[in-house]
Amino acid sequence: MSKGIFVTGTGTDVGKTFVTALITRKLWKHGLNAGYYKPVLSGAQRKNGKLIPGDADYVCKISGLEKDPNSLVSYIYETAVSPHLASKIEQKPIEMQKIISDFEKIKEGFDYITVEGSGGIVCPLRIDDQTIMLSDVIKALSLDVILVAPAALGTINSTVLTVEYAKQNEISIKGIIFNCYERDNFLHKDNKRQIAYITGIPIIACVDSNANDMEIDAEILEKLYREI
Ligand SMILES: Nc1ncnc2c1ncn2[C@@H]1O[C@H](COP(=O)(O)OP(=O)(O)OP(=O)(O)O)[C@@H](O)[C@H]1O
Ligand SMILES: C[C@H](N)[C@H](N)CCCCCC(=O)O
Ligand SMILES: [Mg+2]
Repeated sequence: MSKGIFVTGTGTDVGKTFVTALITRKLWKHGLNAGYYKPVLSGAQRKNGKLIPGDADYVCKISGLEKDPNSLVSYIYETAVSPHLASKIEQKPIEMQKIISDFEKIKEGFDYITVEGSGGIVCPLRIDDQTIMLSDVIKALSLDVILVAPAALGTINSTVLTVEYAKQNEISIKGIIFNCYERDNFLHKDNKRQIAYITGIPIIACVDSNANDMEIDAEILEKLYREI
């Protein structure tokens, strides 16, 4: 049976793709046949008339995953707005059943799969009589979560709110990864300490700006994929 983890963030552009690529590569180095899946991607660039699934493309390049990036994304929209709005504008509604069946199919080919959300945990995929929030997807795919948070000022509020929302929705966050972490920055160091204290969730890694590797304890990494 394949296992996986859902990578969410405190919001959009916080480095989910950047960090997921490093995690996926780490897992490969650890001897796992690791894959990637992104249910919904909005804000895709168009090249020669075709939409490019940028996040999947990036993860494949960095991790060495040899797959057609298009096969790793269920819904791609050009409009760079929330998926609920992009899907409305482009008249391609998001169906939970398609996400579930694509995920089941894709994960069959891997030992372990990293799944990247869009935006943060409350990102809406559709708002109507069949409303889907990103948290519903996490639950439907039965995945535990890694939360990517910026190390910078403002992160205490957004990280704690995300953790509280996850708790309320019975979603288990296995660890927090701090992105763009400056090791000598007193504020970043304090944010790390206080967030771990307030939430009770471990900060499992800190990723430097422009990092091409992620320091993560082998024991933590193993625990992550063994426990799931
Ligand atoms: N540690 C880092 N060092 C340098 N650049 C970074 C780092 N993390 C993220 N970035 C850059 O910041 C931008 C946003 O990051 P990224 O695309 O990973 O965000 P995201 O959370 O995946 O966004 P989305 O919600 O659109 O999926 C990208 O240009 C990315 O290359
Ligand atoms: C276009 C962007 N880069 C992301 N793909 C989508 C972000 C959705 C955010 C929704 C919200 O929280 O307001
Ligand atoms: Mg991304």
